[in-house]
Amino acid sequence: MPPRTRGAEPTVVPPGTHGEEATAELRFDANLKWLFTELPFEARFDAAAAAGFRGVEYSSPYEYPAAELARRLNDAGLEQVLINTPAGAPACLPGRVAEFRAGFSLALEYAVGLGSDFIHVMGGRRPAGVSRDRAFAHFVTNLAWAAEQARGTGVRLLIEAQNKRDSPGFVLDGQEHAAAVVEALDTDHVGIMFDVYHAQIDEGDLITKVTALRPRTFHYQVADPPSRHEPGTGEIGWRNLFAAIRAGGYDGWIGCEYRPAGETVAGLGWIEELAR
Ligand SMILES: O=C(O)[C@@H](O)C(=O)CO
Ligand SMILES: [Mg+2]
Repeated sequence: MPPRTRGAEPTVVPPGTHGEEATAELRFDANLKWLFTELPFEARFDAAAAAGFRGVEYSSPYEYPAAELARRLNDAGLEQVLINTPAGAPACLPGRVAEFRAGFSLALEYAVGLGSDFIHVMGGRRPAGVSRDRAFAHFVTNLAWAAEQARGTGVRLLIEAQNKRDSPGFVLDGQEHAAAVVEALDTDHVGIMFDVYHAQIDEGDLITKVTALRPRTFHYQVADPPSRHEPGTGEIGWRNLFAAIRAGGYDGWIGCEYRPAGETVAGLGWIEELAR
């Protein structure tokens, strides 16, 4: 992100925060699948660091040896925040348990090798002919197995609800549904990835949800609907939303998972403008 000159603190205290002190500085990481696409993937690490980011996330590290990615992270002085489980075998697919397990084991190997904070265990879309309940039951069973594998590794797991317009038939129905799954698992290393873009499209009521689900939220991702460009290009009231996240004392990362409207670095001004 651009140099951290502190801007004015937000003056609006959102409803539901009861005036708790909003002191935490929000930390943004660059999603290298979405940002810096002007450059080949290998060059995005240095570009992100040069733009001021200290952390990165990307869905798929699997095209590269973990040692090579670890070297790039280290050379650029970046932390790995998040990787996804391999796209081919999401957790909700009946009859693909062996594939899910192999994919998760590979993800865990990479996450440990990269020092990644999180693995996003992708829920996926229910295939035609598979009922909601069946897909959901598979998702929960696979996730519980994955949580057992991750225990003691220091890698935490995330689940994400995706909007039904972009991802029809997605196995999770929204943020509260994701929270209920996390609660039922009753473990401290599985949490919500609250993707603000998806939540706004299907649900709205963002400040209330961010505030209520704060204890179960390990990570946020941001993009502005309808275009999925930078915050400030669409319909969300970002100053108040960021103030609500800050007011809850959140000290984790916020992933920039958006498609830049123009050149990536030229579009980063929203951080100072809306989040400081
Ligand atoms: O929101 C998204 O699209 C991502 O976070 C993702 O992981 C894609 O499955
Ligand atoms: Mg997301």
